[in-house]
Amino acid sequence: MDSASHMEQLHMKDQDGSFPADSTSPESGDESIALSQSSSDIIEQPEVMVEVRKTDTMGVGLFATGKIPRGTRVLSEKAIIQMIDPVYRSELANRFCTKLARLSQDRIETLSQLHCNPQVFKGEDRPAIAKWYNENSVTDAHGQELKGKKRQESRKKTLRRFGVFITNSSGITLDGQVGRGVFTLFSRINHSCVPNARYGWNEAIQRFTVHVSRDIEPDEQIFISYLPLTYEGRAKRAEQLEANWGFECACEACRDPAREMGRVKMSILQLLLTSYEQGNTHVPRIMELDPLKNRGEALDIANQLAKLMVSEGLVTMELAKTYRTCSQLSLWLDDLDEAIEYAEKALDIERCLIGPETEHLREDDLGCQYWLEKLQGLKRSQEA
Ligand SMILES: C[S@@+](CC[C@H](N)C(=O)[O-])C[C@H]1O[C@@H](n2cnc3c(N)ncnc32)[C@H](O)[C@@H]1O
Repeated sequence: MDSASHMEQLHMKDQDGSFPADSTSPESGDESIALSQSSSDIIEQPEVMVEVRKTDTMGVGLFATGKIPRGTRVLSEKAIIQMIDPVYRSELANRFCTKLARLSQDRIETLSQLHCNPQVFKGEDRPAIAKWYNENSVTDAHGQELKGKKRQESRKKTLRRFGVFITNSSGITLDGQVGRGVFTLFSRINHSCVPNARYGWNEAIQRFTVHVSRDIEPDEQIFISYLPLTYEGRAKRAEQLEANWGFECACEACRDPAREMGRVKMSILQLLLTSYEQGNTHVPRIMELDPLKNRGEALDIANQLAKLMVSEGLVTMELAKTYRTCSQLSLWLDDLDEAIEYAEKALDIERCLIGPETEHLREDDLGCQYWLEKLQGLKRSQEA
C-alpha cells in the first residue's frame, strides 16, 4: 500500500491542538495481517516461536506457536527506526521527521500499524512537526513533491507516527549514547504484572532481546512488565499504567485480589532490606517494624523475599539481585559455600533473562558470572 492510499483515513483536528480518538488508530485496517518485517530485522531466531494474534481485551499481543523452554531468546530484533535522545522534546520530533522521511516504505507501513497511546503527545509536538514541514519539502512514494491538502495529510500522519514512536520506543545505546528505538514484534507485547518474559537492549549483539522467564505452553501469550516496580501493590501499579500507558490492566494478578497479599509482604521485606542497606536511617515507622539488627537477620529477610518472588512467579532481574544480596551477606557471615550457592542461583536467573552476553557487566563484578568467579577464586585460594 503506498502512502497516498492511507490519506483519507486520518481525521485529526489541525487548529485546536486536540487529538481525536481515531488519530491513534492504526492507519490500515486489519491488524492481524501485514505485519511486515524484513528478514534482516530478526536474527538468531532459528525458528519462528512467536506470532502476533488478536486478544480479547488488549488489542493484539504476541503468542507462542509451540512449547518454549525457560530462558529461550524468543526475539532478537533490530530497530525499524532509532535515534539518539536529544535534550529537548521539540528536537526529538524534528529528528523523527528527518528519520521518517528517509525510512523505506515497508518500514513506514510497519510503524503506522503499531499502537499509539494518545496520552504520549505533548504540547510542543504539533508545532515542532509543523516547523519541520515548513522547512523541508516532502515527496510521495513516487518522488512527487506533496503540496496543499496532501502535504497537510502527510503532516497529520507524521504526528501520529511520532505518537507511535513515543508509545513503543525503548531505551537502547547508539555509539555509546543513550537513544531509543522501535522494534516491530516487541511493540506487540502486552503487559502483565506477572510477566513471563524479560526484555532489554543487548549491548554485545546490538539487538533488542526478549527471553521467556519460565516454560511457555503453545498458544500462551508472552507478557513483559512495563513497570520496573514488581513489588508494588495493585493500586500503585494501576496508577502508573494509567498515567504512562493509559490502560486499565487486565492481567491475571490484577484480576485476582488474593495475589495482593504476596505483593504487600514483598514490599515490606524489600523496605526492611533497603533500610538496612542504607544504615536504617529511613526505617518506615508507620508500619511499626523493627529495623533489621544484623547481617544474619538481613540474610533471613532477603531469603524470604527471594522465596516469595519465586512462589509468586516473579522471575525478574530483581530476583537475581536478591540472590546476589543473599550471596554477599553469606560471604560477610563467613559462609563461602552458601555465598557460592546463592551466586549460582543469581547467575541462573541472569542467564535465563539476559543470555550469555554479559561482558559489559564485568566491571565491579556487576554481572553474576563475575561475582561467582570471584567467589570460586576465593574458595580455591582457601583450599590451596
Ligand atoms: C505497546 S502496546 C502493546 C500491543 C498492543 N496490544 C497492540 O495492539 O498493538 C501497549 C498497549 O497495549 C494494551 N495493553 C497492554 N497490556 C495490557 C494489559 N495488561 N491490559 C490491558 N491492555 C493492555 C494497552 O492499550 C497499551 O497501551
